[in-house]
Amino acid sequence: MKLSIIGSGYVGTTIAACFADLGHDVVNVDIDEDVVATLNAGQSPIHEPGLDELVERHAGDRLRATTDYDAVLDTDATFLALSTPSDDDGHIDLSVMEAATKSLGATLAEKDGSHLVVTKSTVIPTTTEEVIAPLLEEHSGKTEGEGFDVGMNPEFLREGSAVDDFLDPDKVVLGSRTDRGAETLREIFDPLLERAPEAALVETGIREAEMIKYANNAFLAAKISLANDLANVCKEYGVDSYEVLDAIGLDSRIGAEFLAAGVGWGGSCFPKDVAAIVAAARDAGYDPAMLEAAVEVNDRQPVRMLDILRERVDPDGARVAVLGLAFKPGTDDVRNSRAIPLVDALRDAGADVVGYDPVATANFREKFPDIDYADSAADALAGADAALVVTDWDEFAALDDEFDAMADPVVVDGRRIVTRRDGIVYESLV
Ligand SMILES: NC(=O)C1=CN([C@@H]2O[C@H](COP(=O)(O)OP(=O)(O)OC[C@H]3O[C@@H](n4cnc5c(N)ncnc54)[C@H](O)[C@@H]3O)[C@@H](O)[C@H]2O)C=CC1
Ligand SMILES: O=C(O)[C@H]1O[C@H](OP(=O)(O)OP(=O)(O)OC[C@H]2O[C@@H](n3ccc(=O)[nH]c3=O)[C@H](O)[C@@H]2O)[C@H](O)[C@@H](O)[C@@H]1O
Repeated sequence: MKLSIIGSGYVGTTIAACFADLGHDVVNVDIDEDVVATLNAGQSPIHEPGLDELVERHAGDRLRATTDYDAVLDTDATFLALSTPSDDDGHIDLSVMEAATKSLGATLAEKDGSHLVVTKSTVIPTTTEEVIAPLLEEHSGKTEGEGFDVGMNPEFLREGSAVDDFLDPDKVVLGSRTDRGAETLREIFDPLLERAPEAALVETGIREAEMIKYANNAFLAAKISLANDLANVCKEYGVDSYEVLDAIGLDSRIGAEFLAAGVGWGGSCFPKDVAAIVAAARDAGYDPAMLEAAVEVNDRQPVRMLDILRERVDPDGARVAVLGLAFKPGTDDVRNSRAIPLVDALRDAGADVVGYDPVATANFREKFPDIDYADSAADALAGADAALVVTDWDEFAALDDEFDAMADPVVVDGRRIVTRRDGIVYESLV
């Protein structure tokens, strides 16, 4: 089939390259000329394992990019893969989605025959039906269900394993409200379901599809917060939280994944999506107590980490190494990284901070241009009065002699990865 993808960021680029690999003809439409030029040169504008190979393989053939919305006219369906950030009070900010939807609507005015518009972005239930469809109607002059259909297909890929997650999903969720929309969606996803026969197919309504995405992220974030809450209790009683969490994970009703306790969840999605669904629930008159608690526990973990540090070292005037600046290993993304509240609090307390990350230093420097940065964990540790381990990069698990160069070998481990040994004062957050 012929597909157009509006937005070529993490999600748009990944799904475009993967759809091309599945045999579809794909065009990416993005307002960023650099992104478009990079894709057309056969390179991925974002760093994801396996994505460069797919883009290189299909660019100029089944995959191309343009800034011109008219490219949509020659396609059967369009995916909206645009950012949906939080505004200041946690609500979803739809301004980027709305701008792109207006451009798409104006373009579809020229389209002969029907078209399917699929929301790929994470949006609050009712957005596709009550914001996107009306905007498309207004700007195309067509009627939903006649001139075009709308659908919703949430995305569950993770940064760092985006291609594998998309091509080998646990489930594919297709939301629609017309038979024609449902059929076109199935046709688009048939090659994926053939390649990944284990994947469950969930065909549902549009607002259910929208909510499944939030429920998925909120559940995972809350699962980590519950693990952290339990781990904090374990610590009070001198109980090894990892032994406890590993054991409960063996119960198939609980499951072993997303039980890694520590300094908490960050990234571009969990914080914004939990905030958005909490804000939407409150707007509707419901207080989602469990989700609010999940956020509270998450916000507390960095504070607890500093409290543990303070029991050993006064941060005022101390040189503190922060190991790990990315929100998780395998990425240079620092959005909502747990290192951000930690570095803020350390600086407020008068500490002299030195940060190190294998790949995320440049992005972190944009937020904190005034702290020191080291080129290696060893350099960060040399002469430091304390070290905080914030991201679970493998290389931090291998640290050993490097701790001997610290002025005061106090290590507060926020991810339970440092190997305890004689000669260091080891404190685990959980
Ligand atoms: N990043 C992730 O791992 C995941 C993200 N999501 C959701 O997918 C959506 C997209 O997220 P990302 O790909 O991370 O966003 P992103 O910010 O990486 O990419 C958005 C792209 O849209 C382009 N754009 C902005 N305005 C435009 C317009 N008017 N017309 C055409 N292009 C325009 C930008 O230049 C940018 O390349 C969000 O709703 C997010 O919550 C869902 C699952 C995973
Ligand atoms: O909506 C999204 O954008 C995506 O959000 C997450 O993916 P991502 O943010 O890339 O990363 P995760 O691997 O889920 O990690 C999120 C955060 O949780 C933390 N985490 C994860 C697992 C765990 O056991 N403990 C824990 O603290 C990580 O360190 C990280 O800060 C979801 O896992 C994806 O399914 C979803 O599509």
